[in-house]
Amino acid sequence: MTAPTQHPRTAAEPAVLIDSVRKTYGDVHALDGVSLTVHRGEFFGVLGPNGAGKTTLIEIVEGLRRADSGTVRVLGRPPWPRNRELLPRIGVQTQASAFFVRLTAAEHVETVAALYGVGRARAHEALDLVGLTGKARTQVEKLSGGQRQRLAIAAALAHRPDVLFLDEPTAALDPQARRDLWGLLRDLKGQGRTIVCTTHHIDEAEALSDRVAVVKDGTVIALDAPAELIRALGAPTQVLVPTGQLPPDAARGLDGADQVTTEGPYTVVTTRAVGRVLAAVGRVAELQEVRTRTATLEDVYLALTGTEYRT
Ligand SMILES: Nc1ncnc2c1ncn2[C@@H]1O[C@H](COP(=O)(O)OP(=O)(O)OP(=O)(O)O)[C@@H](O)[C@H]1O
Repeated sequence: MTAPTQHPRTAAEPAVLIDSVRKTYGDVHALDGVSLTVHRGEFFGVLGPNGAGKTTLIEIVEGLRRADSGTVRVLGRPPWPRNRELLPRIGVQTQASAFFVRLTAAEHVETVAALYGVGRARAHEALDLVGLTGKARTQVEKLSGGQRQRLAIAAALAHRPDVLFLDEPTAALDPQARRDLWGLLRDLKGQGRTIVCTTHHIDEAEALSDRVAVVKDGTVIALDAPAELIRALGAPTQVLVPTGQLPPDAARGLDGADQVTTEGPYTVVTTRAVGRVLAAVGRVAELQEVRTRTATLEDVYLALTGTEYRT
């Protein structure tokens, strides 16, 4: 499949621009002044606890809901009221409930593609891209969960949109199927597509996103590259050494050790001076048996939201 068509008039426009967007449902402030920009070609992750406002935000951007106030532009155009010029340029991953389950995989994508005025050849190209050509003649209801997720992406892609919106694309997939789908999503980004992805899998957001926004109580509480968010957290590093080589009492005397605990067969040294600790550990232990553990985006997420993350 070829890269999305660049439209010269709007090539410099950000993919998505959201400025001071508010939305209430009765007394509930679902969005309380959200502003963010998604750049062209970016993989943008949207994280947040249940009820944070993610779906409301994405549906406003997709043109499915109207904001109470604020400005939204997608590829330079307002998505509301339903913008017919914009529709062919965005792709929305449908949920399983929107499948034509009695059709074959190929017929499903052909049907969705036809709604966009796109022919069979492109539908089959999209099936091929997601690795489902071998299942083209299989009825949708006989596909596995992972195959259905890929089918949903194929249906969203057949008309070659510039911007792709994904909602929990790897929900309920086994680890191998998730990794396979990550590969596909990286390929799509590599072709220049902009991808906006809500997910409850923080490892996924960390692995795939150029930047992530963390939404809580209707506001964006953090927005940056995962590595920057992790750096800003300033979390210590943990150095794990086999207890036989470094007993806890000896570890407490190490230069740079802030805290010492044990975890299974390991002595765990928590430090903000990892270089000094590793140098000291290297004098008493075999370094190839030593592991280090740094903060992840999940640590950042938990620190920011103060919630246990539930999938
Ligand atoms: N149609 C609606 N009518 C009334 N309240 C709504 C409606 N849709 C969402 N809400 C409320 O708005 C807030 C934000 O909901 P939203 O679905 O946008 O959150 P979310 O971050 O997508 O949550 P989840 O992760 O659970 O999908 C919640 O308090 C929710 O109960």
